[in-house]
Amino acid sequence: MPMNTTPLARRSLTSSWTEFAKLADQYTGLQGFLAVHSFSGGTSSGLTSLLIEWLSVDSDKKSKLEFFIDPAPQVSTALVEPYNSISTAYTTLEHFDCVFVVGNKAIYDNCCRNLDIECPAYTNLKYHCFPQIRWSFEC
Ligand SMILES: Nc1nc2c(ncn2[C@@H]2O[C@H](COP(=O)(O)OP(=O)(O)OP(=O)(O)O)[C@@H](O)[C@H]2O)c(=O)[nH]1
Repeated sequence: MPMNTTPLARRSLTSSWTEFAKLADQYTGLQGFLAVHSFSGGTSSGLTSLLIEWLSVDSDKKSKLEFFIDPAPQVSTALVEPYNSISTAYTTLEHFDCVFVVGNKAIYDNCCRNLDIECPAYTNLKYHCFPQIRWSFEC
């Protein structure tokens, strides 16, 4: 674990990791892992980076696929999003085998232009991006 994590973060992440590893151990034919997260939120970028580093040490041979939400100014919530994205990019590119980008700007524009939704909310964006992730695995 990185030196700069606080004792509280260390304790709670270690216990989550233990539960996660126990669950993964129960499957005999486990093929790999799928991470769906935002690239730019503090928790979603930092926590994913940390977990994928642990996962690479623990399950190096299993496939690791990533779907990440690329931030867009239209629906961003924090100024630090570009900074978080750059930090996460280094870790995720190193550890994931295959990365799929879900562009918030593209989904937002699609909602405005093609579906006539004046000011798309997260529910509208979710409705358009999660079925695509699911379908890409069902095909
Ligand atoms: N498409 C889509 N994007 C989302 C949704 N929720 C959040 N986002 C985007 O994800 C990015 C980060 O969102 P946050 O909710 O702040 O992520 P977080 O990991 O909880 O961040 P912290 O609160 O800093 O820990 C922003 O660019 C949001 O626009 C969603 O439901 N759908």
